[in-house]
Amino acid sequence: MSYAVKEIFYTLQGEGAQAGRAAVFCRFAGCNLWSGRESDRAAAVCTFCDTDFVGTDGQNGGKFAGADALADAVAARWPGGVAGAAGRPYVVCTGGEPLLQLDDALVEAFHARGFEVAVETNGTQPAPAGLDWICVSPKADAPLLLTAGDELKLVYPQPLALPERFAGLAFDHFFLQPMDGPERLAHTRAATDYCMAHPQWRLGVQMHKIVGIE
Ligand SMILES: C[S@@+](CC[C@H](N)C(=O)[O-])C[C@H]1O[C@@H](n2cnc3c(N)ncnc32)[C@H](O)[C@@H]1O
Ligand SMILES: Nc1nc2[nH]cc(C(=O)O)c2c(=O)[nH]1
Ligand code: SF4
Ligand SMILES: [Mg+2]
Repeated sequence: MSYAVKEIFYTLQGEGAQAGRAAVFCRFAGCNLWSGRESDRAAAVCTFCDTDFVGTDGQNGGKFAGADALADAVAARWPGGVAGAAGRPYVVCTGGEPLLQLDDALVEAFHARGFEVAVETNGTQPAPAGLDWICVSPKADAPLLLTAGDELKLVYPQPLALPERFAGLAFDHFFLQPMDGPERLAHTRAATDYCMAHPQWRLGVQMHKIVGIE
């Protein structure tokens, strides 16, 4: 299997329960809920995306012929290399929608290099076995297939995806992440109020945007 990757970069996880942890991000190209073209945004299933996932032209991006080639490119971003690393190497597979491409062979290739493997997904696709961390971020107009995982991270507000709809699912952590855009401050206030009224939920701000990293 070959893989189309927009970009690979080393940063800190900025979101959710693992926020602050060093990680290599592997951003796969393409998504099933939006073409990525601005002209299509208003008519897309997911309309609020903050990410460019089109093509393979980002930093360290490209088309990778197989799992070993991609896992090597990811391992090359870990500072000092993955062999004997202090601090468990961590790869976050995102996109676009990573579960359109991430398969058993790639999870195995990451594990063989010592990585813990995380995924950021919209939850509409089945996940390969063996993932170490599954973050599902449901979208109002998309069918939710993945109803269990490590964290559920709901972008808030989505009037047709109220938190109540997801509160009973089998996740260990429940986050509301304020929707970024021109109304970010109002969304942050609303998410704060919701979490204070419903303590099952935690507020998750996008830390990387505050500290100014990727
Ligand atoms: C770009 S998506 C890629 C992974 C996957 N397609 C998904 O939607 O979960 C990564 C994360 O950013 C969140 N996100 C996207 N646009 C956002 C925005 N405008 N404000 C806050 N979070 C956003 C998504 O919900 C998801 O949790
Ligand atoms: N630092 C950082 N943390 C992130 N967590 C989830 C991200 C994503 O785009 O999937 C993201 C991202 O783009 N950057
Ligand atoms: S599902 Fe994820 S990658 Fe796709 S458009 Fe929505 S936020 Fe962006
Ligand atoms: Mg992002």
